[in-house]
Amino acid sequence: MTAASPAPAGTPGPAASPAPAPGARRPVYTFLGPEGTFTEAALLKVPGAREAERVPAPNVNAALDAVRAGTADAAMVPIENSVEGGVTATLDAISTGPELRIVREEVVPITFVLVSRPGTRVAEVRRIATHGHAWAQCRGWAAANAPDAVHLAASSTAAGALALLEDTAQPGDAAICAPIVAEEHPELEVLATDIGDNPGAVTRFILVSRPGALPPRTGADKTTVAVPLPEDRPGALMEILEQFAARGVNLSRIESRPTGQYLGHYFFSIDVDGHAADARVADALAGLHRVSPETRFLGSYPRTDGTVPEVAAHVSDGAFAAARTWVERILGPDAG
Ligand SMILES: O=C(O)C(=O)Cc1ccccc1
Repeated sequence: MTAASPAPAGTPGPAASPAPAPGARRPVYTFLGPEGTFTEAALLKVPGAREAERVPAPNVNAALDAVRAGTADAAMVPIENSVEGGVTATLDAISTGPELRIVREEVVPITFVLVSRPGTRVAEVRRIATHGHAWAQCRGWAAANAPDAVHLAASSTAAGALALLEDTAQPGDAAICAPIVAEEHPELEVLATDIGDNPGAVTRFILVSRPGALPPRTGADKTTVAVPLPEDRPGALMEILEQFAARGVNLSRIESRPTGQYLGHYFFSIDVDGHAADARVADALAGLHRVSPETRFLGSYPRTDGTVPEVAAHVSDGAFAAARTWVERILGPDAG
């Protein structure tokens, strides 16, 4: 891993060209590190990422700031988990500050192992270092098998595991991480495998780059927005939701987050089925901008599951085009 130099202005983002042309600069991807995180596993699923320069970041903010500063072309970060829900560090960081765009998503199945320095027994474990989302998925197992253990927050699963190899580690320390970390570090002993409480748990990750050309519409797309709730307006949330409902746009995720400005000020982080190039989604985005002018468009990108939404005839692209033609005919050629 090397420190990345700023990407030249105007360099096509990784979304635009995952495989660089011969002789072209290799794209630089950063990710929530260190090596061995689930986020790195998500990044390695991106075509071309194995050949690209990959730079681990100590936390989500650092990864996103590297993209903003131009030292990385794109960042892979976790956004939501099927058990624990949204990764608030990511939801907040992409929704504020200089604008970023989601250009791709990856969904990774998650299995956890418990590791320690050799010679520790599970019942002797007193502290378990791991990422908060990993702890949330293993706390039932920990309560049953290591009842005296407390959670020690780590910036990532791999960071928690690698800290066991430092001089600061104490007897009774263990960590929850991905199996690959133990495979790469034989100095760590695996005390238990498959310790997640929810078989089938998955985490969704997003690849984020600077604003540029949108990934093309595939027909199976997702669009993400951050919508501040207009203040002191009864029914404001209903007005926001109406923009989608009236245009037959399905929501696949909605979470409220504090803006951080003052108590009681919220924005909604929302994923919808469809691409900004779909007439019904474009029309809903325009409606959102009217209702909440600080609405932030965070990207349209292909869905990993390839699910194509059913679109009712009255909200198809053709229906919107016909409606526009009808209105234009009413206004006539001289309408200002
Ligand atoms: O810490 C990691 O390995 C991550 O990539 C973040 C995370 C933590 C727990 C579940 C999924 C992703």
